[in-house]
Amino acid sequence: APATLDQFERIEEVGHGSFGRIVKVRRRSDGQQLVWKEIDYKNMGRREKQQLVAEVNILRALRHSNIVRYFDRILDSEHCRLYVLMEFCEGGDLKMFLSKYRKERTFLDEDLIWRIFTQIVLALHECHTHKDGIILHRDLKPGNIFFLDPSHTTVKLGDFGLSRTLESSATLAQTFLGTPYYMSPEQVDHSGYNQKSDIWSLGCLLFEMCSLVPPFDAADQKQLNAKILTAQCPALPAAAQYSADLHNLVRWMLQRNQDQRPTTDQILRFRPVRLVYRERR
Ligand SMILES: CNC(=O)c1c(C)[nH]c(/C=C2\C(=O)Nc3ccc(Cl)cc32)c1C
Repeated sequence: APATLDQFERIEEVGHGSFGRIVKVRRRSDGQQLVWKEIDYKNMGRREKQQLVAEVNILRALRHSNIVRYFDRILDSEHCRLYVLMEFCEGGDLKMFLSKYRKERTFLDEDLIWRIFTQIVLALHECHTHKDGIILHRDLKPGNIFFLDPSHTTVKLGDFGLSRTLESSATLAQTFLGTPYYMSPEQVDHSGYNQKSDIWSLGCLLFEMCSLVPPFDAADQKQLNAKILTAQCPALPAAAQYSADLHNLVRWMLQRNQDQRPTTDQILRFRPVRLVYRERR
């Protein structure tokens, strides 16, 4: 039977993305902790509502240990709200995790970087090679990567595609609220988004895990776009003494020409990733 709102008790809001609030809830029947995402579709057009349903169905179809589990959805048509029930990730998001290191001025150990990065690649590989057709993430960033546990061992890719659904004016406005540091060159010059755009964002993510700042930064959108289109990929911090492998993989993913960027499959075969990945089997 479909879930209903009264089966859950709200505990607290844990996050707030461009799509809506993430609230920690407790299932009354067994005390299980979950989250739901509240999506207010009051201002959505018919096409966007159809796309939202399609995206939630994509979420339902994805089952992978490194993608946040979708459990159920609750439609409150009276208040035009959709609640998407998902797995509770007690360790919070990677954005908070990296900001702690930045504040303490310490770099992440290289093997921790490989362990986190490998899980994200495995999750993205599942999307890019999904049996029902390619699923693009479209919103890879530290704020959309979550730790299942407070020991930061297991990493989960947050939901995705919804940002594409909510390409209404609200979301676009929201998107321009947060600076899209990870936008690929092809997005900047409007030549379309594809898997290789996700790989660019993955490169920005790996760079930021190493340097604790994004590879391209600027005072405003225009200057950021110009940098993304022209600048070389900056070097990783020498003080961190990261390996040549790490430098090479970041440079490979941040190739301006998307044909020269690796696929998830090529990244999974990259030696240090393979070693972590083999160990995890
Ligand atoms: C301060 N907030 C947190 O520590 C936090 C915690 C404990 N959980 C979360 C977020 C999620 C969480 O716990 N499960 C999720 C499933 C999907 C999405 Cl998009 C987000 C989450 C956050 C942001």
